[in-house]
Amino acid sequence: MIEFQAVNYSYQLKTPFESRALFDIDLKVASGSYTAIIGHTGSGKSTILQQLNGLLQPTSGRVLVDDIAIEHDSKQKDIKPVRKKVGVVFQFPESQLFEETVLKDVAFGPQNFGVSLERATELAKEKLSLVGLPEELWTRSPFELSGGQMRRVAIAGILAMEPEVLVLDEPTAGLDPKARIEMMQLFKDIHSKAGQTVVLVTHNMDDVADFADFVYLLEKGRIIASGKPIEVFQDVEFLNSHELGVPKATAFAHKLRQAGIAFEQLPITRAGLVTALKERGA
Ligand SMILES: Nc1ncnc2c1ncn2[C@@H]1O[C@H](COP(=O)(O)OP(=O)(O)OP(=O)(O)O)[C@@H](O)[C@H]1O
Repeated sequence: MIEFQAVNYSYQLKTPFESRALFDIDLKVASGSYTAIIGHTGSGKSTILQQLNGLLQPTSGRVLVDDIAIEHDSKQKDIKPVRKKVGVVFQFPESQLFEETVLKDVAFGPQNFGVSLERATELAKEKLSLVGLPEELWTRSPFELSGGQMRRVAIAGILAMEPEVLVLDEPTAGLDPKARIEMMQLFKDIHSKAGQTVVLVTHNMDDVADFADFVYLLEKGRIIASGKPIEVFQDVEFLNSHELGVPKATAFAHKLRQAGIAFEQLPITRAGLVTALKERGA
């Protein structure tokens, strides 16, 4: 569905401030997958994310979104359909709320893509229910809501555009632990029940282990590892040497292994750890 083919990207190209952010990125987001992208600050995650929906165009190489190719010289009018296909929830999306009421805010996006007011309102109601925002809040100003509720409104606004791919940039940043768990559960439900393709940009290895089915590890603009989380997280030394770390369950099992307890495969989730220990009769 989305494919990066040898994508390079430089900011401020051909100026004295030119800086290369991506180096020969090959990446795929399969339809129906839950793909994670991890990396430190400055590794290029935001740059990739903005290429996923055509906000930035590759300096060289190309991004394919279904049959639409985005290259350095692609025209804006050819890229526009990509914005509808790939919905991006940027960090702290609540900062972009602006309408008088919650309902109007969520209905704004689809109308912008030519959907009638009536249908856009219908979609807004559907998505506000989906994100679990109580109906009595729909006619309030979004600015009267709590931070967590505002974020749900912003996410409903992206979902109302019915994107084929939902891209989430650190979606739980700044939330308290309870709201964090609820938010991750929401994306899990949208993915598993509605078959929504999800791309999660995160620093959190536990979220990758718990939710993603494929992961790309980024360092200084290059992909240094990729695969299924259960495979990628086996190489604890490699991940530690790149200061990326591993899920808590994996770190714990790795310590046990160093203490002489054999694991055929290191578990990556708490449930996996419990199963592995039970199997050993621990
Ligand atoms: N507008 C810009 N102009 C010049 N260089 C930039 C610009 N935006 C990002 N960069 C540089 O590109 C590289 C990749 O940055 P990017 O923001 O994509 O990383 P990131 O992994 O998303 O970081 P973070 O986790 O902080 O969001 C960094 O070296 C950064 O300094």
